[in-house]
Amino acid sequence: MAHVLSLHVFLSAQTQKTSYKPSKFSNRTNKSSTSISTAKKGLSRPSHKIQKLNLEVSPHRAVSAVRLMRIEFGGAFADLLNERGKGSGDNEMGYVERTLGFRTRDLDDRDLRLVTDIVGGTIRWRRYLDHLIASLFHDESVFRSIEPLLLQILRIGFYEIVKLNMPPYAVVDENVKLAKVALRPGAGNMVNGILRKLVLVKENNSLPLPKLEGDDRARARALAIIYSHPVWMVRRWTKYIGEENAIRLMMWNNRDPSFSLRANSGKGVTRDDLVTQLDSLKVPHEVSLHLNDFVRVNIGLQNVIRAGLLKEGTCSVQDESAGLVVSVVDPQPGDDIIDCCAAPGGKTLFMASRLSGKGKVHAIDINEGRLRILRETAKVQNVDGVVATIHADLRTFADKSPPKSGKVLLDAPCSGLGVLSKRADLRWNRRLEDLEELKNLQDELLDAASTLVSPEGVLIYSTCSIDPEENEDRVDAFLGRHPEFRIDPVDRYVPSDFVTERGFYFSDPVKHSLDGAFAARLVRTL
Ligand SMILES: C[S@@+](CC[C@H](N)C(=O)[O-])C[C@H]1O[C@@H](n2cnc3c(N)ncnc32)[C@H](O)[C@@H]1O
Repeated sequence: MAHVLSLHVFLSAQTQKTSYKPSKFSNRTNKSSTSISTAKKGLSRPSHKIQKLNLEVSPHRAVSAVRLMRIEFGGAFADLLNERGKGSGDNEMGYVERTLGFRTRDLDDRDLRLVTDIVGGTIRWRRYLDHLIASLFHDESVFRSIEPLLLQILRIGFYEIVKLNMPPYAVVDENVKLAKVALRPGAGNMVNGILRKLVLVKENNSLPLPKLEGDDRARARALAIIYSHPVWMVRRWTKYIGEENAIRLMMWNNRDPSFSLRANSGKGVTRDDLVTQLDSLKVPHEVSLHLNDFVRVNIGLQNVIRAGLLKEGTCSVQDESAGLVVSVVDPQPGDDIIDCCAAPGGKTLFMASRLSGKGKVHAIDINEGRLRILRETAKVQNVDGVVATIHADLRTFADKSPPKSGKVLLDAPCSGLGVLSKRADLRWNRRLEDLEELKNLQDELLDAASTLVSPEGVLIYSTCSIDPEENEDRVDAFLGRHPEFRIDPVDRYVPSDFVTERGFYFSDPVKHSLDGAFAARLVRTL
């Protein structure tokens, strides 16, 4: 099997990112900008480039505004962990310079934390903030025609005043300054007028929010503004879990996310070792109640990154909900496991670490770039000896005299509706139509994965979605097409709190304070 699996089927990798070209936002000069040269001996910047340094604009606001532009128009992800993991204060300032025409002073730790909070929060609360902004303009058509950068500056100001409760007049002054320098004096005047109006309505407790009344549609529209989600999501959740639970879910999605770390046993690191390191870095943590290798971290992740614990492979960032999917697979030393949609490798690498150097995880994915990341991480985590990657479309791969395995994991592409608290921008990028396409793909991939399962072997179907149409319904449709499979309840593999009535694994964001995830064990009987 190893021979067949090591054949690489090359297909063109999917590239979805659009490129973001900073546009000119009119007037780029101002009195407070100073020309400096950054070309010092030994610095990596190659050219003697003259840059404008603006010491008046607050760096975190300039960086936040530009990052928001990149996320909304440039295809950048609001994956704050990645952004910051690159330790990229310098990169960020490069974007600021190219977009706004000046640099600010460098970001310190406090600035970096503020950028994370402001960018994540402004994205999550976008619909709510836009409703407030539009309501405070006399004429809504003015709101509709606001230039993109000015809108980001207004959103930042509104978020700081309404959600972060920052001192309002300082917020007004700072954002006015940014609008004047980055755009033009008139833009600053407009920011001044609108933000001052907001301060007044907030002080009078009269923020213009919609009333929760009327028929289902009207209530969904109001909830979508109040809790800042797309209307279609509100309607869907209200249908499946009721209005009260839908509100709880939206409140969860709007919270700052927490992260879990997995001690890399592949490198001989135990959870106790990791806990000792976190203690010495003064990062508050709690050990996981569900998984032996995991530790939860709510704040201080930046310290972990800066100390190099991820880079050197001591630990990885992995949500416990994903770790529990691996528990459902139940990897044992000596197993030959096929991971059908493996990249970037979160589950592959955890499974590999469970093999204790014996056996193999065959990691298939259609995206070569993501597979490369998987290979590099496997080396860092010292599990590359038990991981083999295969670049292929699973459907084509499975068509050609497929190898068989006793454990096949299909962690399918899905809507990601279970991870909206971590992926702040995802709610705005998903459309209802995407679900239909994804469901078809999930069915095709399930059919393909099933051909890789040996008799008595098990197929584990998982998603990071909380939507029944991507979860239970896909399993039911599959069982309808494949009577040779039956459900194997997961109660032997995960704590009972995560086991549904039908024997599936389900982590509920609100109930378990984890990302949402689903997994089913399906045993081949013939
Ligand atoms: C949910 S992600 C997998 C996450 C991964 N299991 C982990 O834990 O890090 C889904 C993956 O499916 C891959 N994929 C999508 N369509 C595919 C196909 N037809 N064949 C193989 N892989 C595919 C995507 O490239 C993506 O990496």
